[in-house]
Amino acid sequence: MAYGGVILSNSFSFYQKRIVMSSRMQEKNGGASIPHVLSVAGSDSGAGAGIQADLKACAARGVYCSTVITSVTAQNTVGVQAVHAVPEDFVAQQLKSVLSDMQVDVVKTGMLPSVGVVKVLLQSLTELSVRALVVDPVMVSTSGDVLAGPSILSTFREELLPIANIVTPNIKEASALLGGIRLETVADMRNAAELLHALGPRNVLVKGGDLPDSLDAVDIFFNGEHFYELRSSRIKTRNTHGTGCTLASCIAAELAKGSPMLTAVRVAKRYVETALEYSKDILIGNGIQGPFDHLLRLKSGSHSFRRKDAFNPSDLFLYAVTDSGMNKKWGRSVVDAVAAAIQGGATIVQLRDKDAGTKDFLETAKSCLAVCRSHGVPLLINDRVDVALASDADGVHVGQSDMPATVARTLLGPEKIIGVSCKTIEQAQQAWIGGADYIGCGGVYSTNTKANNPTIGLDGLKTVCSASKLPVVAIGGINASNAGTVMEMGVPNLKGVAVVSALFDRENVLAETKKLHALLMEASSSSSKIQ
Ligand SMILES: Nc1ncnc2c1ncn2[C@@H]1O[C@H](COP(=O)(O)OP(=O)(O)O)[C@@H](O)[C@H]1O
Ligand SMILES: Cc1ncc(COP(=O)(O)O)c(N)n1
Ligand SMILES: [Mg+2]
Repeated sequence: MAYGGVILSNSFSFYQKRIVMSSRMQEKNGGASIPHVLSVAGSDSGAGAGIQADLKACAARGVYCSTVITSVTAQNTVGVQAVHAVPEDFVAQQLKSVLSDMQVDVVKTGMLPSVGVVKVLLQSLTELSVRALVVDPVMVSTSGDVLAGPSILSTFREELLPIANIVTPNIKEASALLGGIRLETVADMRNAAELLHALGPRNVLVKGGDLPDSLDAVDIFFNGEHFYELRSSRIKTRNTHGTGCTLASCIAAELAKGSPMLTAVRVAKRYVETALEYSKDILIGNGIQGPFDHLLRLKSGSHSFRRKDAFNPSDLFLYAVTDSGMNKKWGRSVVDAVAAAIQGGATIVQLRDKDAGTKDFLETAKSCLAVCRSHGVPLLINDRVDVALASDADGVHVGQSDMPATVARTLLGPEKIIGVSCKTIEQAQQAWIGGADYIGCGGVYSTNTKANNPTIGLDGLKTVCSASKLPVVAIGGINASNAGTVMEMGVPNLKGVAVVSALFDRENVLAETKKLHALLMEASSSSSKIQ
């Protein structure tokens, strides 16, 4: 058969296709090829299912995924609020753009909202050479919303299933494809798999995620000769939105890598089980069916976000540094003061207590951390790396006579934030080499909070900022009367101001923080206009 003909027919074997393709790739560009799945499916705004799940599943399996979007759904963990079908000729346009340029190994279909879209896809498939076609006959979301109506059933049965290498209906979809037969037991699933196979797909997987009264998650695989009852433990979780899309994409990804069909299905099922187990306690959205974590990274309770996500330099904008003496003087706890500062707009908090015993300091750190975490504001500990570690705070701020940044980095690991006080270009350079995330530069103005601390003034600040490879927060005697001047300079790398007395040596922390925040907003917008 000539390359480029109708190659999804049974006459052209899986392995023959592979050989033709790899030689063509070498002819074309001589470079390394990467397994490639094309997903033709609907978009899910909540990103649990559909195209978004397909992209994540392929990424997790190490396979490239291009996407042709058939429909845009307004969807979340509660359900599907609206569906907007992409015009058929635009689906055709997307197919043309991808297929005229890229070598696709496996096509995976999800939501195909109309007969017209199925026909457009069929037309492309006849002109295309791919290793396999994986059909996930998406019809009704788990929330019960219709994604493709019964009008597509006959086109599915008569035209799409006969050219599929595998079709992966859930129980409801298998029933619909078979004219509404009852499907309540594993025996019913076997029967359905056999009947569906008779429609032409080379392999059938009837998924039992929604099988009532089943302790295991049982799927039936049938290849025309043998039945396989694929079982995994049923994970107790609400986060099963998108399991079907993910399973089909993972099968497609494994096929694209060259796996035989049964292996691909087994790997995919194991992957879904692992991802559900990992994600069982994750909380995203308020509905009954949440998404899960394809990349196994978001586990709740663990704060080990990747380092590049841990620190955002814009968090330095309004940096509140506590002082226990001042808060005591005004008759409030440090935790209450921190809560008020955050409410007023503080974007990062540093807990600074030069006198407290270790036990008390740790307790305060833990209480402040709870407040900060609930508002998504990072908490740093002044000087005390041990307290930062013990409380699991977000990082430390160290001075020139404290632990060097490089030692703190070794102790705290790559995830935590480290700030260093610097007055000179050399110190700023050293902080950068030592693995710090930002520098605090000052004292800009003289202050009562630090005795014998020479000031560097606005010129000194400018000099260090211009040479620094790290973001800078200005510190020292900054208050409502001079913060505007500091920020309006618009010097490079200066991200914000750190304040102690201007917030905490005042009666009303909330009002003072609000005032300063408003002032900084105004100053930074006018400095960006000047630049
Ligand atoms: N709670 C669960 N624990 C383990 N596997 C599950 C669970 N729910 C679904 N699965 C598996 O996820 C895959 C998708 O199944 P299913 O939910 O039936 O499809 P769909 O999402 O299309 O309705 C199947 O392999 C199924 O066995
Ligand atoms: C765009 C789109 N495609 C597919 C599904 C099915 O996923 P599920 O059965 O997990 O709701 C969905 N809800 N949305
Ligand atoms: Mg499901």
